[in-house]
Amino acid sequence: MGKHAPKSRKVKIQNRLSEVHEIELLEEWIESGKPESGSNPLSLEPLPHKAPLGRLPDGSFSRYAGCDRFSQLPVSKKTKDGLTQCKYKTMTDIQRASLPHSLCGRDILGAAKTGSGKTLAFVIPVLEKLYKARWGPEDGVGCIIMSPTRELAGQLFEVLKSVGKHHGFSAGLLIGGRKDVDAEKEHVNGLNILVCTPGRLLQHMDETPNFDCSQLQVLVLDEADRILDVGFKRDLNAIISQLPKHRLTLLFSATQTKSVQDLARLSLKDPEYLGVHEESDTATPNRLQQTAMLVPLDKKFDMLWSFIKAHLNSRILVFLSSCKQVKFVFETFKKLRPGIPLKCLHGRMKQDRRMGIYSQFCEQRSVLFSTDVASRGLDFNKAVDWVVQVDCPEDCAAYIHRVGRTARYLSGGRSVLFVMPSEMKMLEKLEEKKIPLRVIKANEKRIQSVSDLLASLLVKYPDLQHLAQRAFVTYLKSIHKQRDKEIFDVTKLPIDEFSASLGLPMTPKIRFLKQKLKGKTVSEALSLIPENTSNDNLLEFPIKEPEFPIEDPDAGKSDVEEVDEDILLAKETQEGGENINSKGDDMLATRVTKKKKLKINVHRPVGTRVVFDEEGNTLPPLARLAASSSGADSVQLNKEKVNQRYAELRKNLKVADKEDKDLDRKRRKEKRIKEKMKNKRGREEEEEEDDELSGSDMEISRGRVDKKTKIYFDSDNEDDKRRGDMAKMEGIAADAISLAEQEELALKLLNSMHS
Ligand SMILES: Nc1ncnc2c1ncn2[C@@H]1O[C@H](COP(=O)(O)OP(=O)(O)OP(=O)(O)O)[C@@H](O)[C@H]1O
Repeated sequence: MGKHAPKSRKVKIQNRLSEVHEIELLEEWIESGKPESGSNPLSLEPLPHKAPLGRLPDGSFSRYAGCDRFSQLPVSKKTKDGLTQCKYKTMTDIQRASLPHSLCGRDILGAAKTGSGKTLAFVIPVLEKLYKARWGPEDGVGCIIMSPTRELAGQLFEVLKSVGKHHGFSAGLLIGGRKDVDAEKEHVNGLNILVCTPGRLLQHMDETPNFDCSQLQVLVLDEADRILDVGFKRDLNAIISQLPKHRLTLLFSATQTKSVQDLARLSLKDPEYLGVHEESDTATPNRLQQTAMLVPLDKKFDMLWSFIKAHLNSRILVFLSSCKQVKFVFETFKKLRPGIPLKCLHGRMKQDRRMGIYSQFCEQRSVLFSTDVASRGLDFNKAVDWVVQVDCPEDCAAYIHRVGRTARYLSGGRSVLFVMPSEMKMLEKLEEKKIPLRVIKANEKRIQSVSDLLASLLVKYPDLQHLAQRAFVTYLKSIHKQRDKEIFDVTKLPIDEFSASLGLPMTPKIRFLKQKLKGKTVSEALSLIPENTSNDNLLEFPIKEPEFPIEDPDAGKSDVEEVDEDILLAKETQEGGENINSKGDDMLATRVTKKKKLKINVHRPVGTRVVFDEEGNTLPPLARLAASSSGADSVQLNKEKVNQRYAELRKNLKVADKEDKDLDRKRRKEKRIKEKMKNKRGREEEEEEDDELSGSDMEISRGRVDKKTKIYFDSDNEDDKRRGDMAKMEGIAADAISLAEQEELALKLLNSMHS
């Protein structure tokens, strides 16, 4: 890490000898004062500042457990020099608690509030472990530090470089999104410390010839709970399987995992759990002032705009739920010129730009719109004044990390969470987690509406309209995909109002919502729609094939239109549930989804009209006709002629039927191909949207959310099944001639006989 001038051989030998001496001394010092396993050194009195350090005149060593200054720790001069140059003198709580344990080689599970100095709590033991092992260039990879995001990895790398500048280790930053992977492959085998995202590390494990981590001494997971989360599961398991079990493992996070399973996966040996702020009244930094505001979905942009306009001299970090949301707000607000520089950060941006934006935001007052890619670990020079959560975080942990971008170390900060009426449960959950939130009311007089301005922008810039549509869909999708259904319920959202608030003239189609309702009965689907939902919010859903009544008085009536499987759900349903009153033709303009015509299948067995003779016996239609005709006109049917005619007609019918069936098969095939293409397009769009969501909060080159683990709605199967059912019914209907056809046939027959 440090650059040294060429040294003479003699100097080198002397240096080596003094290093060997220092290491021996450090090891004795560490051994002499090991803290009790399971103890928290924070409970010990700090050492007086002027107390002698290291080996004492009586041969014993000064106490290091409980001390509060870096200078009092048994660490190398090189590390101490690095710390001093970075102006680190006094330890933070997590550093005081964990360093005495980690320096003596114990695995650590460290939990402390955001901004409390966890980075140094693992950087120091990493340097010391390799130093004491006299690790050199020829020894290969001695330490891996993993981070869930590229920006955080970059930040950790900077800390490592500055604190470790006097050491001679080689270190490399291995993150996705960089073009120079081939150059990286050439050098990676010579690196001692890898700071990386899981995806890129695994890529090297898979692709770089002779890449070897079998001698690894230290493994660090920063934001450990995130890396152990399902999104990284496959990559992490593959990485762990290639690492030696005997090593020092350090896990840190503000929201630490205690899952035995997770710890077993990492083969942790009796780790020291150091949760230094567990006794604290709050789970968030004390200098952080947190507020929440009730903001309906369709008022969020008005509120955000007004907030920005009211804080033009601040550095504001705004969290939104998807890349498209971020892009939309950034692009539109930029055009509206609020009077403060605007920036955006999300997982689908090029890495160089991401890094550039990150450093620019550290430098000047501005507003940074971001996905959760910026929610964890980032330090932003301790200079964020406000964290604004426009979209609700997925859980309390996400909330803690987001607000933790402000009020870092000793500085103060403020945060505001926009909660929608349907998300009020979130406030209870945050309170349970010891997060002190003050619920405030917005000053109505100061709220400026932007919806109209957005609408005009969308007219002027068609690209923005497309972006608005995607933002709309990805936002709803992000809500739909949230795990906590107590808080996130997409059916409770004022969808049309939201669409209008984005400036959209019409509510875009929402395919996944349609799928959500697929297979539900009418009443189930209706129960999913909130009481106060306007008709305009009604969602399309596929009708279940009705059970046919024995007697259908309306069968064959001309007002029943041609078949289709989908039908628009309206509020009023007729008896039996299958006939939907399509009252709202006037709703068409604002429908969520394209309205399909109400149609029925003329081939379906629509019920048989039952006719009785004078004695109460049932009569087939032909017989009825014949009987009535005979009654009226005294015409006797010639049985032979009738049979002959019947046979002829049957033959003709068979031919016509075959032609019909062929035509129908062809039509069905075309429809299937069309649907397949539509589904494929839909899936591609969905995957893109998933990327937008997942890309929002983690490394995506290899460490992307494992798509295979996602549950997709099996729409093809559903459709196939329904089509199968339809085909079966149509088969039956084709064999049995309908009542109307029978009547027509009989009339023709009678006429032909008279003529
Ligand atoms: N002992 C110390 N003395 C002075 N400043 C410190 C000390 N330790 C850390 N800091 C500073 O505190 C800030 C926060 O540290 P760090 O980023 O390590 O926090 P963290 O606990 O990892 O936060 P997060 O949970 O958000 O990742 C940094 O700017 C860092 O330089």
